[in-house]
Amino acid sequence: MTMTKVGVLGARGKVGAAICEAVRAAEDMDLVAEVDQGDPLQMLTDRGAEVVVDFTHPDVVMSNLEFCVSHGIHAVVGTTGFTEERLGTLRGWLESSPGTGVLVAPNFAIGAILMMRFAVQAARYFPSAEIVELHHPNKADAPSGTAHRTAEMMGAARAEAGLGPSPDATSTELEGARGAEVDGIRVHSVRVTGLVAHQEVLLGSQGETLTIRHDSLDRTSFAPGVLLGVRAIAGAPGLTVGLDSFMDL
Ligand SMILES: NC(=O)C1=CN([C@@H]2O[C@H](COP(=O)(O)OP(=O)(O)OC[C@H]3O[C@@H](n4cnc5c(N)ncnc54)[C@H](OP(=O)(O)O)[C@@H]3O)[C@@H](O)[C@H]2O)C=CC1
Ligand SMILES: O=C(O)C1=N[C@H](C(=O)O)C[C@H](O)C1
Repeated sequence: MTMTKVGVLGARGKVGAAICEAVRAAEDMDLVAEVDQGDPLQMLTDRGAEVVVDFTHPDVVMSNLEFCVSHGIHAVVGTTGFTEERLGTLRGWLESSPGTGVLVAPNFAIGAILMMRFAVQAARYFPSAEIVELHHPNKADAPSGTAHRTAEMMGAARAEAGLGPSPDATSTELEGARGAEVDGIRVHSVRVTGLVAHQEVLLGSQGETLTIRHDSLDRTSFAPGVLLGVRAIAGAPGLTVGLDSFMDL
């Protein structure tokens, strides 16, 4: 069996630790480098990492990826904060490193990917649509990368179907009471101790509502998707956004 040499960035973090455990348990992978804050990225090249998994912080992920791509190391990225501008920069780096693949996915939980897919399928049929994402209070960003991406994809589906803005007669409000707007969809971010990662997509039409909810109850929920990405990325040069590209949906 061919063994893939894997390095994990953010190895001592909440998700990184779960990924290290999953890579250690995978029969076809060797965990060669566990890198965290303060460790040199050189550990990845010194130890021959072929694929790097990044669960660090939006402020550092781009410099990590610049290092990986410039050294021809494939990357599977869970860290959030990817704007179109960042994706463009990444595409530019990848053009100078043909054969190298990077997967950026806002959520690696299989159920979350399906939740997003179902939400996009449903979006065209409901005049009202809002998203509530609920997370642990140590989360660095709001809204979550998952909610942001869901809203973008639902907004595109609504526009394609010719739907206008969600009906909303609110005229006076406290700032923030109606959440943030992403591509016409209101997104509400909740931070509560005890939660892990959860999202509800609420859709409404005359006389009916549809609620699509996903719950990550444990960070091991991200591991199977990450391992799938690690196995697929060497065969997918360039930039891939979303794990669904590697799933038979
Ligand atoms: N796509 C997905 O499925 C998921 C994505 N995420 C995202 O992953 C990211 C990490 O989440 P989480 O594990 O909860 O966060 P944590 O803060 O628990 O973990 C991040 C880890 O990265 C370390 N770190 C910071 N800077 C560097 C660096 N330059 N090099 C290496 N390590 C570094 C941190 O160290 P220190 O604490 O000392 O700063 C910490 O140990 C977030 O962006 C989150 O939104 C989370 C869950 C699922
Ligand atoms: O920070 C987290 O915890 C999570 N981050 C990702 C996001 O922002 O969407 C994925 C998941 O929601 C957990």
